[in-house]
Amino acid sequence: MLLVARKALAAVHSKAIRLTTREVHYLSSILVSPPLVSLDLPENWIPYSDPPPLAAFETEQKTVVIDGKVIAEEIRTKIISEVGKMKKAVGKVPGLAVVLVGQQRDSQTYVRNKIKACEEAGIKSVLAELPEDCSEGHIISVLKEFNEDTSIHGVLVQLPLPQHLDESKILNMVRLEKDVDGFHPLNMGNLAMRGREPLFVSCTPKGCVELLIRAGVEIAGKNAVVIGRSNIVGLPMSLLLQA
Ligand SMILES: Nc1nc2c(c(=O)[nH]1)N[C@@H](CN(C=O)c1ccc(C(=O)N[C@@H](CCC(=O)O)C(=O)O)cc1)CN2
Repeated sequence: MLLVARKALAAVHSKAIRLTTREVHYLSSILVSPPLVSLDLPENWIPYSDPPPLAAFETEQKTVVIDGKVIAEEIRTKIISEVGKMKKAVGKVPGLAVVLVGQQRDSQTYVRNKIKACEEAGIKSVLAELPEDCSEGHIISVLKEFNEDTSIHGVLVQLPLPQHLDESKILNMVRLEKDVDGFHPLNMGNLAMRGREPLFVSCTPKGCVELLIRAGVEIAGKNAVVIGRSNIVGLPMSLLLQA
């Protein structure tokens, strides 16, 4: 992700901004990229405050390497605290279900990291590991269960899927309100349309925008080059940069 962010940063800004530690801390205390609509959180649950004004950081222009690890740590700390507050306030924690089909090493690693991140944040996670040769019907029945489970708020199907499976058909089965990857056509479509807001946006491009904003990069009005046009990164990245 750091590499993608670096590429994006280099592309949108020939010179970037060096922030003081105080400014970085100020920017990092909250999630600053555009908010996503909350789902079934009670009215008294206010996860984040207003984003900080960026104008204050636009004067000094120098090249800077964004430290994604530091920012990620700060966001994780904030999430741990928010989940803790939620548990105390309403006795519930968010729940994520992950569907992993087959034995691809990379996918196993990504999924393991997602589950570990959930554990560290106090988020419930459930992993459905299905065999490489499983049928579409089997995956769909697992997804239907997760769609109905009220303790599960987010469902993701780790990609790529084995070739014999129809990826679009399977991704369409994830309930819109639980589509944390933002791969459902309605979430993608709403991202592409002016004046509409998707419930979720694919995490890698969303993370890149978060890093850019936290680094004080004013995205509006800049020219950007996005290399690649995958549904997971390139396409949503280009749409987010136009927003
Ligand atoms: N259901 C999903 N499947 C897949 C996704 C996804 O977002 N949802 N993305 C990839 C796999 N993946 C996460 O699951 C993932 C892979 C790589 C990166 C990334 O940022 N890579 C950086 C390098 C990061 C580093 O090593 O420091 C890069 O390529 O520059 C993010 C997410 C496919 N499947």
